[in-house]
Amino acid sequence: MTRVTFRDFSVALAGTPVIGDINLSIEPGELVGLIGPNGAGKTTLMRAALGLIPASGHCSLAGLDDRTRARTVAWMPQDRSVAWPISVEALVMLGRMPHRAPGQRPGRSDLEQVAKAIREVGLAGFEHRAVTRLSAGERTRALIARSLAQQTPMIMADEPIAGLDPAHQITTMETFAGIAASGRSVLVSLHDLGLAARHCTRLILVGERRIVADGAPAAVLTADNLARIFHIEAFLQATDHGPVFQSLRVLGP
Ligand SMILES: Nc1ncnc2c1ncn2[C@@H]1O[C@H](COP(=O)(O)OP(=O)(O)OP(=O)(O)O)[C@@H](O)[C@H]1O
Repeated sequence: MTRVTFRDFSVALAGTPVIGDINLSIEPGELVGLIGPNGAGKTTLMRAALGLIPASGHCSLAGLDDRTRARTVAWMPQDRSVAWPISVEALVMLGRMPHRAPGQRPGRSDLEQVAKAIREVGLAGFEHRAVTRLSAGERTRALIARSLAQQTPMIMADEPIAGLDPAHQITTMETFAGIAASGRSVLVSLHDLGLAARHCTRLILVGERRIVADGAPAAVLTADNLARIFHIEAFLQATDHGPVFQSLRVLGP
């Protein structure tokens, strides 16, 4: 299993510092929610962690060669566009590529993993449908399935539940929680603080070009952090049904 470490990690875009001073590790078994307002640097941090954009300092993923990285971490970017009208099954099968030699045909275990991932995202029956003929939410679920089929020690997903209906948001978070419970790790950026509080084992709050808070959801979603970083007042309470979060109002300057 894989522990991901960051040491003095900083990213600048077009010469402007976006996020810096990152010193943390993500451990096997964690479902980590990366939260913060629009433009806080969540996407930038994840892309830099994967070595897709330059950064200074150390991240244990960034130096891996492409094949090793693809066997270590499944990456689901925020951009959901798929250029070619390939089938759902073919798209999800792309997640199995890092596990086969170049030119090798998919084996039984590849087919099983693909079928399982398609079932997990509720797309059974859509296997032969062109991805370009799916709804936006269905396409998102097909891309989640590709990440699941990759069967990596870690999944990193940029707003994977954005645009999903409530049932599929919950099942996706439950799937990620199950992956974490099995000793793998998941890092997801998300704006739904209620689902973040409910399902994530840990939240990392970014703002002010740095990590503002890192810990258990209740310790991160404090009234002070919500006011300072998100400019909102919210209600958060532990209940018999788990934590319940509701944004209440925007705070003035
Ligand atoms: N190619 C680029 N060149 C310069 N600045 C950029 C570039 N891409 C993004 N930025 C800026 O970097 C900052 C961080 O952007 P990023 O996409 O990482 O934010 P985010 O937290 O993922 O936001 P969101 O919640 O809106 O997805 C923003 O201020 C954005 O305007």
